[in-house]
Amino acid sequence: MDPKAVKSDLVLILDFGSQYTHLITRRIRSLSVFSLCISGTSPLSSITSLNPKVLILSGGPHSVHADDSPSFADGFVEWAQSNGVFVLGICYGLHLLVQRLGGEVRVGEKQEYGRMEIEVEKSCGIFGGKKVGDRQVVWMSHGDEAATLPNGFEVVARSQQGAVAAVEDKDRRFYGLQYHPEVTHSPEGMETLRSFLFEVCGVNAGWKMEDVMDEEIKVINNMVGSDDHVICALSGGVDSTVAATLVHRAIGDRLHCIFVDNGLLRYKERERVMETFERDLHLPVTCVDATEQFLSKLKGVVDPELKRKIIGKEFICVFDAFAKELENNLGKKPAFLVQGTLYPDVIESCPPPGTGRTHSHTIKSHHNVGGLPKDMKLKLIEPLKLLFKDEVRQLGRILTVPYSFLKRHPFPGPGLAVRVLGDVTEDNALDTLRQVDEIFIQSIKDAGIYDSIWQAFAVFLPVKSVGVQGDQRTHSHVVALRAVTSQDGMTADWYVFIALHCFALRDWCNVYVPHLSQLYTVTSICSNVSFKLEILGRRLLVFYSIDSNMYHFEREFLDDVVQKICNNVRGVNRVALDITSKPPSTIEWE
Ligand SMILES: Nc1ncnc2c1ncn2[C@@H]1O[C@H](COP(=O)(O)OP(=O)(O)OP(=O)(O)O)[C@@H](O)[C@H]1O
Repeated sequence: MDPKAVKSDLVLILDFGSQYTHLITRRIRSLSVFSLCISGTSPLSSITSLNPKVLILSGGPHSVHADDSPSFADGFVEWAQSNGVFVLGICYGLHLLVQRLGGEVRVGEKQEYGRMEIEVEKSCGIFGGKKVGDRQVVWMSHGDEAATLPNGFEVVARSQQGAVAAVEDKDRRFYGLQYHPEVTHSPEGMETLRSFLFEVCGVNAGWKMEDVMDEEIKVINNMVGSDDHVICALSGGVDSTVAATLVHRAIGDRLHCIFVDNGLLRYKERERVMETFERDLHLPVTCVDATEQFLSKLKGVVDPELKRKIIGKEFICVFDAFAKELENNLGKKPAFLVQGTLYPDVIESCPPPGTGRTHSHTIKSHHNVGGLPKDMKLKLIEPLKLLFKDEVRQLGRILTVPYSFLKRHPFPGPGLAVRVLGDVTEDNALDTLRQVDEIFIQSIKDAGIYDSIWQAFAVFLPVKSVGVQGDQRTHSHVVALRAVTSQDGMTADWYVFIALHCFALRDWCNVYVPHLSQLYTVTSICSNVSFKLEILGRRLLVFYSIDSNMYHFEREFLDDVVQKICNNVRGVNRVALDITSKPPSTIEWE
């Protein structure tokens, strides 16, 4: 999609590595305003070519005093001023703005982490109708602070500790917030963003999924010649299904989809997926049965990485053969390939400065199935590459993709191969797993809890245990059940860990909090468990977050599922429940 065709002003985020940057983009889009995010150190031409109305400089883990601290391109300030562009610096973004415009940033006497009260000192559009003296709770996370403001800047709010919390230079259209308005811990933060965008900047909203669809269809039609053919590999997952449905709307049956039965699909998955593609979506899909091809290559393989590589390679062979067959039938090579690349994939391939990851503009190519053959020479159509997952679901609803597809739990590209631990071809493992998985998932659906679970599945373990069934000794297989909750497989929920009572809160904070905040930094670098601190009344709360937590089933539900599995699935006499979070484990076992 061409960002310039969107019927909304653009708010461009310059990312300096804050863990909240994507959240700013999401929040702004939820106000029906189009927002994109690019690296904070992007050349000026990348910014000017997008013609944004507003620029937001994100926070980040750096200090402006460090030698290698990232900054925006030279000429940025002059360009923003001469083009009437509004600039808002958040946290590190504010420090950058202050420093580059001639003010002074120093290490704060009292560092501010967590909830903090701020007070309005001067009425300013950014706080809507708030009056001088009005207070609000916000979420702070900074060690440095703005000590001397550049000429023309005024303080509009201060924290309860006296630090600068919000600034403006109305004439030059520069604004800054020391706190994070984008996180829910700043309860009025969303209102502040809204006031800033609409009242201060006069932004024109118009980011609607219906328009995105129309615009995308236009772009595809302009891109694909009237006798060009396009191929798309469909997994039955949300992204490829929505992408294919959209392209089909644009070019009709010149789209050729392929769905591969690699022998690693779930119970009746091939039939169910094909039925939906054909009956509900009217998509032209070729189903290729490549079971033998995949399973023969997987025979005897137990190493999960090797399994993934083999599967990736076989997918490529199947896709390649499909393209050649189309060429023979059509008398013309397919020219394009549809991929369900999403915006987080694009952002991740352009990491923010200071993360240690190198910049790369490569977009994932069937990341879980191993990449497409280079000699296919297909041009990519990536109609979802500016959308987040929830926006793809929204688009899917407009395209009437069935709800069951849109809400489907994630399923890995290598399929059941990574849910059968060990050799997938031994002991009838795949069939056993399919039956167990079906009972588990169907029971979850019957209990009406499918949508409350991020991902649920069964795992086949390559061990046997002794049991007793019908007065007989058995020596049968063990299966494990796993169900996890998560926001999106990446973000985390916070859980209170310890609550320390402070006898003299002020002393406690002055003496201990700086040390603990260092602990926070170290811990978050060392593991996927993140810690944060919060002061509530006379207590210091230490929170921790984990990517995914186990779903807590009712006891009767589990009893029922275990009974159904052991009574109906031959060769299974023991069912284990995986209660580990991510981290320390991952969602899938392999
Ligand atoms: N059985 C399959 N047949 C054809 N293509 C497949 C199959 N499995 C995966 N793919 C292709 O590989 C891509 C990546 O697979 P993966 O399971 O990682 O999906 P994804 O990126 O989450 O997207 P989706 O939501 O479409 O599944 C899919 O989008 C699809 O194009």
